[in-house]
Amino acid sequence: MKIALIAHDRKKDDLIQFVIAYQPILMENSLYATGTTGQRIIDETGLQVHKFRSGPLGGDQQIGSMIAQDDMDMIIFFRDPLTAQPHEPDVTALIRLCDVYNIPLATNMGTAEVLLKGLKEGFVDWRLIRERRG
Ligand SMILES: O=C(CO)COP(=O)(O)O
Repeated sequence: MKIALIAHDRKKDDLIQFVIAYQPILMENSLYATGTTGQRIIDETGLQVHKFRSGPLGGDQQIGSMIAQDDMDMIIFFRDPLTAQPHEPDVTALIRLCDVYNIPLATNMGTAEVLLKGLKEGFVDWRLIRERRG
């Protein structure tokens, strides 16, 4: 499965803790991230992560592009709901595309735990067996 990990600045510490806690599940999958988030995951966990551009420089849109190509299976995006983001339209667009393509999306740690436990139990296996859209 392809999983994207994204966190706004004030949520990055939480995401790192989350990634450490769920490393056994995450390491069995292909990980993608926006630039700064990805670098922190690499530095602090040693996991392999494909890094896109930083979020404000287009990283959210690059991940959105993968969703639109049916090439991304899950998004874990620890949003900061209390801080205005210069690239808020990109954030909204990414979340919207998850809804367009029915991609499992967690925007906080509580939901992210449920998603990864569900992934381990096979609840997301439909992503592997579905017909690829052209
Ligand atoms: O801004 C972000 C998501 O909207 C995250 O980007 P960075 O991981 O580059 O900080």
